[in-house]
Amino acid sequence: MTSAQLYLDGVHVSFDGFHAINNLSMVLAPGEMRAIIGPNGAGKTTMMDIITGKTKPDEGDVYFDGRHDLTLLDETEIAKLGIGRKFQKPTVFESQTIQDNLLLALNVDHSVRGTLFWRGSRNEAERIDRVLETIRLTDARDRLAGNLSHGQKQWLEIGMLLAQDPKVLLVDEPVAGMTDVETHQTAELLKAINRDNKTVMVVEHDMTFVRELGVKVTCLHEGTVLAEGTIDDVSTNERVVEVYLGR
Ligand SMILES: Nc1ncnc2c1ncn2[C@@H]1O[C@H](COP(=O)(O)OP(=O)(O)OP(=O)(O)O)[C@@H](O)[C@H]1O
Repeated sequence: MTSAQLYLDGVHVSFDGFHAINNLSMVLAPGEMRAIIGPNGAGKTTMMDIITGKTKPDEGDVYFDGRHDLTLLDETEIAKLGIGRKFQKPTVFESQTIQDNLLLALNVDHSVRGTLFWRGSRNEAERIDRVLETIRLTDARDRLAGNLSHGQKQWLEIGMLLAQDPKVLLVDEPVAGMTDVETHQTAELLKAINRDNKTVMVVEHDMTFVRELGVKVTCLHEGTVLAEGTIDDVSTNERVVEVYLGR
């Protein structure tokens, strides 16, 4: 546990008697990227809700960096520890430029108005330049976010997470609705972020994308781990084929 970045052990959550998470245990090492797959209702979103403090487990251990008991912290405290989450739908500020979206993300404690009139310190400007480069939107920095394609909005939102320099990124279905080219570019983007020493947990149904990530895969089913291993191990696992892939 002490060497794990994220450590879940024997976690249970029920909603009105329904066991959404059922003895779930999983360990992510620092700097690891993990893909999470599984049928609808498997508990993928609920697991992210537990890690980010939105949902509290009824039982079980959830630790970050081997020493922070996440079950005792609220969502803001967990975000401040360095766990960032990207939801499925992009929620960028459409009427602001890409650069200002990143500035806003960098200064979450400032008011929107205060941030827009403030041009940022050199350090912060450099960080924004780096993020723009990573998400490949440097040339579009002065464009309004509302004019970006769906894929670019998703990248901008990933950039908004990166601006806060998290240790862990939780990413929910990033390529839903993307073109094949955008899907490929998103795999490249997440790999680059992971190479930059960030731990990444990505939930995704698109198996071509998951294969392209080339990382360990965990398949959830009925709130627990059904299979874990390489994409080849997991995608040929009889139970995984039965409950998920073969449908
Ligand atoms: N707040 C809630 N109240 C009641 N039931 C809930 C609540 N949140 C989740 N559930 C139930 O828990 C189960 C797990 O849901 P969850 O959204 O975590 O699954 P998922 O794997 O993310 O599915 P999907 O792939 O459809 O996003 C589902 O049966 C869902 O209906």
